[in-house]
Amino acid sequence: MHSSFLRRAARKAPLRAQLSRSHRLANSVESSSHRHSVSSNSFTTTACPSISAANTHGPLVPIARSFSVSPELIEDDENDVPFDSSFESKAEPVSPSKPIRFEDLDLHPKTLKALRRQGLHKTTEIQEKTFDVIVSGKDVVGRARTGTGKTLSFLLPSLERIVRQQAKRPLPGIQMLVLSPTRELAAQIAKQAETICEHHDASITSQVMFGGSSKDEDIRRLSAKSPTILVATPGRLKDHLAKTKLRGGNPFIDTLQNLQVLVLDETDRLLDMGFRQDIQDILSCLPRKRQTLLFSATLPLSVRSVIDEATANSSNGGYELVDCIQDEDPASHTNARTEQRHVVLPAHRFWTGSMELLLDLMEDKKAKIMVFFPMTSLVQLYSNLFQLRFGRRVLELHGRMHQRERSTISRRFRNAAKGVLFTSDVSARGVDYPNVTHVIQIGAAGSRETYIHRLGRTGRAGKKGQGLLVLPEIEEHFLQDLEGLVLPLDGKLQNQLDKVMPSKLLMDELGPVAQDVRVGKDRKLEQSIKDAYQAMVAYYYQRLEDRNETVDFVATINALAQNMGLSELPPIDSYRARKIGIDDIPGLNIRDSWKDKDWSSGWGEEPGRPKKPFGKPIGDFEGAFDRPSGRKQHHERTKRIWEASPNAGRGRSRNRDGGGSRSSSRYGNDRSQGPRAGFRSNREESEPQFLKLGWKHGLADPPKNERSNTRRKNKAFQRWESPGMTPK
Ligand SMILES: Nc1ncnc2c1ncn2[C@@H]1O[C@H](COP(=O)(O)OP(=O)(O)OP(=O)(O)O)[C@@H](O)[C@H]1O
Repeated sequence: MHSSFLRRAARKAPLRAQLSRSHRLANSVESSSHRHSVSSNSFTTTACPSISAANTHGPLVPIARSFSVSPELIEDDENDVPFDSSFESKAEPVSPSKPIRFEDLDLHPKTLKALRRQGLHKTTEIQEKTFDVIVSGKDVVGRARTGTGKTLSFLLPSLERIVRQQAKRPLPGIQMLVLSPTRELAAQIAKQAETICEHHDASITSQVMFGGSSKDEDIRRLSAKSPTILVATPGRLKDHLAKTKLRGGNPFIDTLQNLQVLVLDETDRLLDMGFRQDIQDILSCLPRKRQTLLFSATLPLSVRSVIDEATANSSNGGYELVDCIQDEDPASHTNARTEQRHVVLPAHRFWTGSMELLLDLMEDKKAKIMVFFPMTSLVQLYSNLFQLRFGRRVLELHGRMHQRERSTISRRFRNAAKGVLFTSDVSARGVDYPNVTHVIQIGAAGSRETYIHRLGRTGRAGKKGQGLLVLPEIEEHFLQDLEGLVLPLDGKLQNQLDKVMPSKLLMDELGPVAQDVRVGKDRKLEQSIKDAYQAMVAYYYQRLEDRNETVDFVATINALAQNMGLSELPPIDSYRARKIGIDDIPGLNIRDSWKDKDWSSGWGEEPGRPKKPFGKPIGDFEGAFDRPSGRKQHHERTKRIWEASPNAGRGRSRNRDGGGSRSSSRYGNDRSQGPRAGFRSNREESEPQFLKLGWKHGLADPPKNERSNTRRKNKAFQRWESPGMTPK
C-alpha cells in the first residue's frame, strides 16, 4: 500500500495551514487544481541506447597492494583546485551514446561560455536526452548511473527556461528550487549552479541553505535579494517556510509563489520514509503549477509506484521517463569502468582483516580512497586508531561533526589529489570528489541502492575506479541483494585474509595499541572501542533480525574486544538488553548495572568515581528503545509506519518482556518500504533508527568533548599535510 503522498500533501497542507493567516497567496494556491493526471501506463519513455554490460576488466589482480591506481587517475596538483576544473578535456565520454556538443543545444551564449570555461564541451547521455524535454516544460523522471552528470542535466535546461521566461516577462522571487538529502550535496549543487550562472547578469543568482549553518545568514541573504535558484535540504527549508519573515515583514513562503521548477535530486532518498513527511509539507507550500524534475541513479520499484500514484490525474500529460539504465541488465546499474570485487572475512578476522587490508591499501601513496563504514561509531574508532595510533593520514567525515568542520573536511578531500577519507553514509550519495580511485565498503550497505551510490563515488565522469566490498561472514547474504552486479570474489586477497594470523605489518602496529588498552593507558581509545562494540551488537542484532537470519554474530563482534586488548567484554546493561531483545543471546556480557555501583554513599556511584547526584543511569543503549520522553513518540511513529507499510499485519512481534524473538519479523528485502525504513529519522545517514537515539547513536549532537576530539584529529591531518611535518 503506497500512499499517494504528493496528493495527500496537497490536501493536508500542514505548513500552509500554520501560515495561512499571514500568507496572502494561500487561497489562490489552495484552489488551483493538481496538475498531474496520467497513470504509469501512459508515461512516455525516452529509452536510452543500450549500455554495454560486458565486464570489460581483465583478470583480477588480487592482493590489496595490487589494488593500485592507474597513473591517469592521479592529479599532480594538490593545491586548491576550483570546483570541477578536474574534468576538462581529460574526461572521456561518460556514456556510450553519441554525445552532442553543448553548442548544438539551444543554450544561452552566457551559459555556453561558463561551460567552456569549465572545460565541458559535449553532453553526457542523460544531459542530451533530457534537455529538450525539460526546456519544453514537461515533468521528467531521470535515471542514469552515478557520476554521469545528472546535476547539469537538470540545471542547464531549467536555467534556459528561466532565462527565456525572464527575458519575456521578469518574475520576482525564487524560480527554481532544488532539494537535496545531504548538506554536502546541497552545497555542491549550489556551487555548480553558481558556476553556470556566473556570466549571466546579476539578476540571476543562486543560494544554498542547509542545517548546521546560520539561519540568520540565510535570512539576511534572502532579504537582500531572492535568489533565482535556491538549493536546500528539506529540514532547513521547512524551518524557513514555517517561521521565517524577511526584512520588511514578508513571509519567506511568498518568495516561492512564482516557482517554475522543482527538483528532487536523489529522489528515492527524498521519497523514502525518513524524508517523506518533510517533502509532503514542503510540497504543500509550493504552487501546483510548476515543473517537477526527479533524478537519481536508483529508482527502486517502491519509489516508482509512489511517483506513479502521485502523478496520476496530472493535467500536464504525465511525466516523461528518461531512463539510461536497463532494469533487465543489472550490470548497467553501476559504472562499467568501475571494477568491483568482494572478500568475505571469517568471524575471527573481521577486525584484523579489515585493518590489515586498509593498512595495505594506504601503502599506495597515490591512491585517493573513500572507506565507508556501516555506523558512525566505527568511523570514529577506525579514525582514532589509524590517525592517532597507526600514524596514518586519514580524514574523518560523519554526521556527528560540526557543520563547519564537515565543510572543511569535505573541501579538503575534494581538493586533495590523494588521501584517505573514513566516512559514514553522509558521503554515500551525490557528492562529487574528483578522482577517487578506490571505494572500500567495510560491512554491508543498508540496501542495494546504498551500495550502488557508495560505489559511485569512484569512476565518475568517465574515469576508472575500483570498488571492494569487505563483508563479514555474518553478512555474506548481502551478496544476494547485489545479484546481477559483476562483483567477483577476489581470490588472492581472500586467501591472504583467510590466514589465521594477521600480517606482520598489522601485528607491529596493533600490538602496542592493544597493550596500552590492556593496561589502561589509552582510555580514549578504550571508550571508542566500547562504543563501537555496543553499537555493533545492537546493529547486527537488529539487521539480522530484520532479514530473519539466524547467524551467530556475537563471535565476530566479541573479537573486537579481544583483538583490541580489552580485559573483558564491554558490559551491556540488562534492562536495556531486555528492551532491545538481546538479553537471551549467549556470549554477551549482560550485567545488572546497579549491582556494579557502590551504593554505600547512597548515590549509587561506581567505586573510585567522583560522587554525583543519583540520576537516571546513562548507558550505552540509552534511548535505544526506552527514552522516557521519546517513548510515546516512538510508539506513535511505529504505529504510523505500520499503517503505511506494505507489510503491515505480517510478522513483527517483539516480545519485549521476554527478549526479542529473532525469527519473528518478515519485512522482505525492501527496507525502504518496511517498518524499519521509518526509523531513519536522522535523514542524512541511512543507519537504522535504533542506532540514532541518543547522541552515541546519532540523533542528538555529540557532547563537546567528542566534537573537539574529531577536530583534533583532523587538525593533526592538516599538520601532517604541511611541508616538513611527518606523522609520529
Ligand atoms: N558533459 C560533461 N562532460 C564531462 N564531465 C561532466 C559533464 N557533465 C558533468 N560532468 C562532470 O561529471 C561529474 C559528475 O557529475 P554529477 O555529480 O552531476 O553526477 P551525477 O550523475 O549526479 O552523480 P551521482 O548519481 O553520484 O549524484 C561532475 O564533476 C561534473 O562536473
